[in-house]
Amino acid sequence: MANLIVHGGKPLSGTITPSGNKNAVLPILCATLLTDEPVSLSNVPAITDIEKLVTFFRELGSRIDWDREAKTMRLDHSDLGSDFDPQTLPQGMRSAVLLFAPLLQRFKEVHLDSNPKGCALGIRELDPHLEILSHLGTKVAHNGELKLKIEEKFQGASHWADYMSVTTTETFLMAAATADGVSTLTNAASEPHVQDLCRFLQSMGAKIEGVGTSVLTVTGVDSLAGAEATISSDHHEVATFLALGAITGGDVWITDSGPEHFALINRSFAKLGVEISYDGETAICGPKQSLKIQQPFTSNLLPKIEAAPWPYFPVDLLPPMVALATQAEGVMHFWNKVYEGGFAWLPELVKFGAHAVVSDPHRIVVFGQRPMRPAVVEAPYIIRAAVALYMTAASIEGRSIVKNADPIRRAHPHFAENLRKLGAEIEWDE
Ligand SMILES: CC(=O)N[C@H]1[C@@H](OP(=O)(O)OP(=O)(O)OC[C@H]2O[C@@H](n3ccc(=O)[nH]c3=O)[C@H](O)[C@@H]2O)O[C@H](CO)[C@@H](O)[C@@H]1O
Ligand SMILES: C=C(OP(=O)(O)O)C(=O)O
Repeated sequence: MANLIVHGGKPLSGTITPSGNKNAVLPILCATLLTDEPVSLSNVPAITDIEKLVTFFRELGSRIDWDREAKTMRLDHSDLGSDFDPQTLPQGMRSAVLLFAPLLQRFKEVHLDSNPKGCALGIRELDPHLEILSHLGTKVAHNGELKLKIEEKFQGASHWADYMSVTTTETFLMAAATADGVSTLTNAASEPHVQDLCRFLQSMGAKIEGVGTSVLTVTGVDSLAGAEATISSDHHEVATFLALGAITGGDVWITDSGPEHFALINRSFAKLGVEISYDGETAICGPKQSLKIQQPFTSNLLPKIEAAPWPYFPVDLLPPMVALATQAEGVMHFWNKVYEGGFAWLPELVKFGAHAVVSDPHRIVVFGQRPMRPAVVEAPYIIRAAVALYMTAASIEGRSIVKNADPIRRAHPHFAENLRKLGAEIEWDE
C-alpha cells in the first residue's frame, strides 16, 4: 500500500484534460468478449482495474496491445481457450461481475468461488445479477461455489428490477444483446457510463432501445461484430479537479469536460458557493470562490445534497462535496440514498479538525469553516473517500499524510503528476 505525502495550503491552478471514465471503460472491455472480431479503443486510462482485467484476458488467451502513452488498446479474443480458472477472476473491483454474462455467452458454464467485491461502501450484492441472469435463462446453483449455466443462448425475457443498479443493468445489456428474442428491463440505471455501454454495444450491432431511460428493450441478434470506440471523459475526475480548485482557492480549467452531464452537479457546487462556468467544452472553476452555503427559501430546513441513481447527484461524488463543505461557511446536510457504508470514512476527516456529525449510516451534517490542521489519516478502500481526504489535506497549510491512498489509482491515472502540474506538492511514498 502507498501513502500520499501532501504539503497543503497552495492554490491549485492550471488546465487539465480528464482521463477516460473507469466505470465506462470496464464494462466496455468486458463486452469485447462478446465478439471474436478485433476491437479498438482510444482514451483508455492507465488504471489498476484495467491492468487486472487485461491480465485476466491474457490468461484466457486474448491478444491485447495496450499503448499506455497513446491511451489506445486493441483486443482480439478470437483464440480463447475453452474454459477459465475462477481463481484468476479479478478481485477488489466491482466490475469483475460484468464478466459473468460474456463468459457465460462464451463458455456456457461458469463456476465462481468468490464475490469480487469493490469499494468498501457496504455489501456489494450479487443477487440482482443472479436474478437477471436467471430470468434470461441461466441455471443458477450455489453450494459454496456458484455455478452458472446456459444452454446454447440466453433467452429473452422481461424483468422489473428492485432498484436502478448500474452493473446489473450492464449485465442485462450484455446477456440480452445476443439472447434468443426480445428482453426488457424496467427500473434500469441510466448513468452516463451505462449509456456509453449501450452505444458501444450498438456499434457492435446490438439492437437497444430506450438508451438513457429507465426502460431498456433489447432485441437479441445472432452475433456481434468488432468495433471502435473512444472512452468518455470521467465526470467524477472532472468534478474532483473542479472541487480541488475551489477548496484550494485556485483557478482550474478542465478541457473535454462533458458539460451535458453537469447541470445538477453544478447546482450542487452552487449550493456550496462555487460557480462553474464554461468556455465551450472547457469547465472553469475560477479563483476566489465565496464558499458560502446557500440558504433554502423554506424555513426550518437544512441545505442538502442528495445522492441517488442517475439522474440524481452521483453517490461517487459525495466525498469531494463533503470535503468542500468543511471549508464553506454554513451547515450542509448530505444524504447518500444508496450505500450504507458510504460515510464510514468520516472519523478520518474529523482528524483534520472537521466537524461532521453522522445522523445515520446514510446521512451526515457538516458544520463548515472549523479550524483545520494537518493530520495523518488512513484512507479506506474507497476510491472517492481517499480522494476527499487528499483534497482536505491539500486545503490545509502544512504536511499531511493520507495512508493507503492507492485505491485512487483504480480510477485516476497520473493523479499526483496531474496535480503537480497544477502546482500541488504531492508525492507517493511507496
Ligand atoms: C463499476 C461500477 O460501475 N461501479 C459503480 C456502480 O456500482 P454497482 O453497480 O455495484 O452499484 P449499484 O447501482 O448496484 O448500487 C450499489 C448498491 O446500492 C444499493 N442501492 C442502489 C440503488 C438503489 O436505488 N437502492 C439501493 O439500495 C444496493 O445495495 C446496491 O448493491 O454504481 C455505483 C452507484 O452509482 C457506483 O458507486 C460504483 O462506482
Ligand atoms: C465504487 C467505485 O468502484 P467499484 O464499484 O469498483 O467499487 C468507484 O468507482 O467509486
